[in-house]
Amino acid sequence: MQDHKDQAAAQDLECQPGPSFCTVLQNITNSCTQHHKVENDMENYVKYKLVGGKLKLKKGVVPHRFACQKQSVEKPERSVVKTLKIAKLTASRCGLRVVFKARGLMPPVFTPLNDDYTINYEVIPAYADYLTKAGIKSVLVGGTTGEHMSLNVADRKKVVDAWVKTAKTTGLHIQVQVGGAPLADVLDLASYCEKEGADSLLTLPELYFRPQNVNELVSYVELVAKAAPNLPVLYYHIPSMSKVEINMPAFVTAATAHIPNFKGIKFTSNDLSEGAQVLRALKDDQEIFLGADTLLAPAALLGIKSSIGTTWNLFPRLAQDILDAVEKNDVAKARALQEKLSLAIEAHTVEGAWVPIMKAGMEIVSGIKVGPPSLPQRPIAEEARKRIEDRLRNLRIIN
Ligand SMILES: CC(=O)N[C@@H]([C@@H](O)[C@H](O)[C@H](O)CO)[C@@H](O)CC(=O)C(=O)O
Repeated sequence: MQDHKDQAAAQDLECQPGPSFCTVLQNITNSCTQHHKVENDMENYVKYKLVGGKLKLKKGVVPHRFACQKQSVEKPERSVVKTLKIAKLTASRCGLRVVFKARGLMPPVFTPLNDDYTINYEVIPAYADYLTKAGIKSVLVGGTTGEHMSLNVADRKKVVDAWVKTAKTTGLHIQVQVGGAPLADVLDLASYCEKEGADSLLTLPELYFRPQNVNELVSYVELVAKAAPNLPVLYYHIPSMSKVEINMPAFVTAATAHIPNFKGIKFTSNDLSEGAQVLRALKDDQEIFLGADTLLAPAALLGIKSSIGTTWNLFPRLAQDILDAVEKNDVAKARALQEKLSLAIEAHTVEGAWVPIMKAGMEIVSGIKVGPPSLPQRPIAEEARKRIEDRLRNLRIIN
């Protein structure tokens, strides 16, 4: 620190927020590249700029305050607690404290509706208990399965509230998908989720003025991430619906470099080769969630062990058994279980569109009343529901 003399105990450093300016040093002390000219500090220049690594303050300089900042009249308090608080505040401004721990199976929950298409909030606590008892630790609210693209913002917020409330007793990690609306609403939803206690966010891309390249997509996700800077934010790659077909390994690399709270992607694609490339591009604190239920076993063999799939609502234990078999290198078992799951899915898909058939299947398998799909989608006919039930019985999935 040659430009600034050691002044006093560490203060609330007033640096521009952002990872390019602030650096956490030795875990609890702070520096600022606006003030700290690393080129004038040969030891740090070699370690940080040339070799790569953490900046270390020179001996006797810790903690300190920069000369260009306001002087405090009172003698600064020199307590460890205060120093830690300052480090936390500064790190949070820099986005360095955002941690994302959700892993494994994350069912994208249905939005339960009454027969008149109003939202059936009363069912949500029992739904959360059902998933928790099946070993589920996290859920996605507002995804394709949750049909939030068909709901208004006020209803979306109320559904978020209901799920966040269940987390108080279940401990579920609540991830919320905030995309699929005009940007102003997406940003409003993102900051609402942060304020109301959601645990992480997922966002679709802009769906009308679609991004044409990696930079445009990064800049959209960055806007969402800035609206909820303390939450982990993931990108929802689902080209079959969004029609945004941008190379995901390139996007992940650029997003990681530009967005401090960017923590991974939901990868709804059958292209496991691209998925494996994404996995390689991610850092340890980021995750890829597969969104292709019939490929759970092969994806897990490639190292993609987390997944957001509609059918984890219906068959959470079967899906977990597949992941466990892969973990134990029991390939034959993983394959047999994947076959069973795929047949159970096909028992539905012959009867119509994804969400209507899966809502019917959810009621058959779990007894949770998720009701009809949101308009403009329509429920399947009673005879189709009966056929699904018969097929699941023949597969011995239900009694
Ligand atoms: C379009 C769609 O609903 N995709 C499903 C998958 O579960 C997919 O339907 C399934 O893998 C087809 O086998 C998930 O990706 C759902 C999902 O993540 C979501 O509801 O947001």
